[in-house]
Amino acid sequence: MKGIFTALMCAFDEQGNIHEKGLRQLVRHNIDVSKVDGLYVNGSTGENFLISTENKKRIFEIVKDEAGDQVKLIAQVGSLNIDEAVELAQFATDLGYDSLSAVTPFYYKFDFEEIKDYYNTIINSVDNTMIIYSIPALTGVNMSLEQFGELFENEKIIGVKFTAPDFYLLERLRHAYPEKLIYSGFDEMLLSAAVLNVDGAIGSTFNVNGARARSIFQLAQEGKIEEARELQKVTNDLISGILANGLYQTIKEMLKTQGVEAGVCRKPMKQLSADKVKVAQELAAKFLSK
Ligand SMILES: CC(=O)N[C@H](C=O)[C@@H](O)[C@H](O)[C@H](O)CO
Ligand SMILES: CC(=O)C(=O)O
Repeated sequence: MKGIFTALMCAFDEQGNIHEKGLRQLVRHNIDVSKVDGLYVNGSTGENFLISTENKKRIFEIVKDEAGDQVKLIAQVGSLNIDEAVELAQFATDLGYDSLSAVTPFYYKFDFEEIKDYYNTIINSVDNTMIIYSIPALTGVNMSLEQFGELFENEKIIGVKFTAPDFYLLERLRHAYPEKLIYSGFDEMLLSAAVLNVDGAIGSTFNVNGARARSIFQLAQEGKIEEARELQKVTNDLISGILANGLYQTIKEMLKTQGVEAGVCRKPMKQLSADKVKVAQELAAKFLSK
């Protein structure tokens, strides 16, 4: 379960329905072209919080059907509706997903006891493992070293997807829980996290930049920091361009230049203007090989 995991996008058509052919192409592109180690399905990047339970299940099915056992698969099942989270956890487990993940419950200001109960409720309902998805900038949930430790007491909770710029906490976690899996979540900080010996990374930009991300991670593990830094610089020139133009929309437009029918983002996300589509195409021409 170590290495580079793409936070998989989902292709949607103009009506907001799943574009199955495009989703299958996305899976193939990540496996065959970017050669990533795994896919993180129905995360933020998959627009998970914008879609129905039925669509979430359909995406889990299509991705498993297309990927088979070629790469590791993590199913993000977190939801404010805990019954939905449990239902999805069972569904993905039955399909053969290698692990589950759940975002910390957000919007209401849940206290730690409630967060702990949420994780234990989901994971104790299925025969699978769980990776905590911590992304404080979007959820408002900041957990301490001790609180991560309390969650990790459940042996089925095997790791965390750490999407935060707090390298002090990351180092403390790495040191305190050497046996747990820690995945870096901010692609623009991949090298810095790799230097702290994380086990892998899960990111949205790997949909287009997976090969470079793999190299950064591998070079860092080999101690070739100078080379890794050069690649992180190129990567961050790309990511700066993507973030300035609209994160998920721009990645989808870039994928289209690679022959992947990535579709559009679902409302309330907006569609790119013609000018921005052009910017995305220019980024692809500059940073992606044909
Ligand atoms: C909210 C979101 O998409 N986060 C991703 C992973 O956690 C990242 O891969 C970022 O998209 C990426 O690092 C760009 O900031
Ligand atoms: C990692 C990320 O972007 C996701 O949750 O999909």
